[in-house]
Amino acid sequence: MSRSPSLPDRPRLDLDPDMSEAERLEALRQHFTRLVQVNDELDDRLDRAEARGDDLQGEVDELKRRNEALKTSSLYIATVEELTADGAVIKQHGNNQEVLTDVSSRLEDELDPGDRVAINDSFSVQTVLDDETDARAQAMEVDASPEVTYDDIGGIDDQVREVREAVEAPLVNAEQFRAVGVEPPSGVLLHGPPGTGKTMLAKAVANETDATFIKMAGSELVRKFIGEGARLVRDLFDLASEREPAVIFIDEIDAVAAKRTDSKTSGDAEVQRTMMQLLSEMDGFDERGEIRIIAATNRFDMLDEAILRPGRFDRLIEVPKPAVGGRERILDIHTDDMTVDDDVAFADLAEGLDGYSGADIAALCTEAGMFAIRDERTTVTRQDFEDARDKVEAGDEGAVTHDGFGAYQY
Ligand SMILES: Nc1ncnc2c1ncn2[C@@H]1O[C@H](COP(=O)(O)OP(=O)(O)OP(=O)(O)O)[C@@H](O)[C@H]1O
Repeated sequence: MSRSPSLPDRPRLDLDPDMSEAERLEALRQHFTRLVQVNDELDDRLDRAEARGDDLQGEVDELKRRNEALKTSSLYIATVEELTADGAVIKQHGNNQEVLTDVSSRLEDELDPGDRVAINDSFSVQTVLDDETDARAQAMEVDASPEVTYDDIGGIDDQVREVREAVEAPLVNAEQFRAVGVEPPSGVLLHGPPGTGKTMLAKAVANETDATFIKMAGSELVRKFIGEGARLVRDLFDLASEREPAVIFIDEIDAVAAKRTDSKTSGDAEVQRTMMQLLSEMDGFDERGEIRIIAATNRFDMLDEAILRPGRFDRLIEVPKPAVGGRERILDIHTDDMTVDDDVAFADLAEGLDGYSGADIAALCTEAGMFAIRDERTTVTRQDFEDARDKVEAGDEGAVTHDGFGAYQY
């Protein structure tokens, strides 16, 4: 920036006592003329300074506007790979594009290789993101020792057996599988209506095998920043490696693995990238140690066949709503800690609960208990169960998933 020239010297008036009147008058006139010149020059400078002030204010306004735009526009996620004298080498998540970008002096000291950053359309680093463990913690549920056991699950004994064979046996008898040369299934896909015990099953396997249970909802994987879904998938598998033996449970897998549609929105592309990352993690599964992967969906019909190929989710287990015997068992399980009157016959009750899922039956039992509590009784009666059933069935549609109520058709 050019420096402003120094101010003009203040004109001086030198009057000699020996001057004649005429000479004094002439000196005063010249002084006056210089004063007017200096004044004009200063006026001129003031005008220019004001114009420059206006220019600068314009620049400030423009920067403020751009700043606002940056704050409100979407940002992409990238990881800092290297810091060089020419700037930072960053790799954008999702498309893995590597870019060398300038780093503003504001962020220079904050940035380290490995940091996750948010970048704008011009790849300029806007902010350094929090530690990734935060993102992991938000998106994943990690339970070092879940408490659900196989005995807590009613009405789906065949499915429990199949899951044990496919998931538990390879974890417990890894050596034997290797010795015999049998490849255990890579991934198990549980499919069936909501509330039938799919999550319980995955938790019970983790419990029985002393494995860490790591749950991620498919909807979480697609709701994050662009590029974040694929990253979360990597994090998910990395975390499982750190914690092995581990059971990875991906709920609502249809959110990431739905059939391709014709629409080409960036959201779809993002979901595709997340699915590709998931598939590539599963394809590299052999090198992984004691990690088993279970996914679940209520929308089997929507799944992209790519995820069902051998080596991926190649063991499909349907988890249906319980039949009458199963419903009776689930009633037993969920009233285990309740004091139930002798007049309650679970076999009869179960007959009338056609179409109820395990979750519906659990809700029914709680509701029956609430009727007893409202009446200040300690024993739950047959009438309480009937009232509970009326309430559940008359209650908000959709809350009950049994036939004729929920929108779900399986
Ligand atoms: N087969 C079952 N036996 C006993 N309880 C069950 C059974 N199925 C569901 N429940 C009850 O319903 C609750 C929800 O079940 P769970 O989360 O396992 O269902 P889900 O099939 O994973 O459902 P969603 O598809 O909605 O995720 C359980 O915590 C349990 O109380």
